[in-house]
Amino acid sequence: MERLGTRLCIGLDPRPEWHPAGVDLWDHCRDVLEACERYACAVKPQVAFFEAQGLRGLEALFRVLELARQIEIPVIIDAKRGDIGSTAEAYAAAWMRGANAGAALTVNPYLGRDTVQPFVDAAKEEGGAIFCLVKTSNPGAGDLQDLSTDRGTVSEVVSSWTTDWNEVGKGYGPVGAVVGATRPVELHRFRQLLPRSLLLLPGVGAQGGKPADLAPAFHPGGRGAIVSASRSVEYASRGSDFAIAARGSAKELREAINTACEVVTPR
Ligand SMILES: O=c1ccn([C@@H]2O[C@H](COP(=O)(O)O)[C@@H](O)[C@H]2O)c(=O)[nH]1
Repeated sequence: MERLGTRLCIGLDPRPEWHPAGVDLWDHCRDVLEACERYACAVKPQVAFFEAQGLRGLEALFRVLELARQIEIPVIIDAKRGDIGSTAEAYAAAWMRGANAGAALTVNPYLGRDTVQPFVDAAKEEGGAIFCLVKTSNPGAGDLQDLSTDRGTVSEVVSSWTTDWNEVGKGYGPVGAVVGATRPVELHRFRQLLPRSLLLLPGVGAQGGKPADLAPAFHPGGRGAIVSASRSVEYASRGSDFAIAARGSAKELREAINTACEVVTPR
């Protein structure tokens, strides 16, 4: 974020049916990532879109991880894993330890606090991070996440776990939080509830979130939040100019986010 002056994360959600003829999953991801790398502080492949293509898709995902390593861009693996503890350990082994580890993994905490612990342990042991779903960007997020409990709403309870996992200390801890960019009025509250968490904000562009509304998610100096955009960058064009269009969209978004959090965009 500091080196490139950007808080933008490029999402890779490849849909081969939107590609120009002859451009496969890997070609598309590679060209988009290479075109946008200087405007992005992270890349977020959504595992579902790779899994949907079977072995070919998984191979493309592993190549994305390898390319990201080469060009030194941190990978947030968006797999939203969550299961009973022993299975969560296997998910953590798959995505946070060893050859296919990213810099961070998204985790679904809604099976309970114990099920997140293996991911927290892996993050602390491996020097990685997780982003725990706190308040998601989808229209029905409040069905469960806004329910009241004797300790606040469900999403506020998850926020308090997240803050506990980060413990007391300086700087950001290894447990970040996903808060939808589609919910600007709630950002200030979550920023306060999650003082040591990096916030990952998906939902800009295709889901209607606007960079100009995201200032409350940031700490002074434009710190503490990453804005993720997938379709609006990767498919800024569905024609053969897709990489150039993706670069243009990433550049514009970087600037709009920097303007919102009052940071000067490097030339
Ligand atoms: O609350 C959430 C959590 C994750 N996502 C993921 O982010 C991208 C959004 O894609 P766009 O094309 O920019 O809308 C996608 O991979 C989701 O699974 C989210 O949207 N909201």
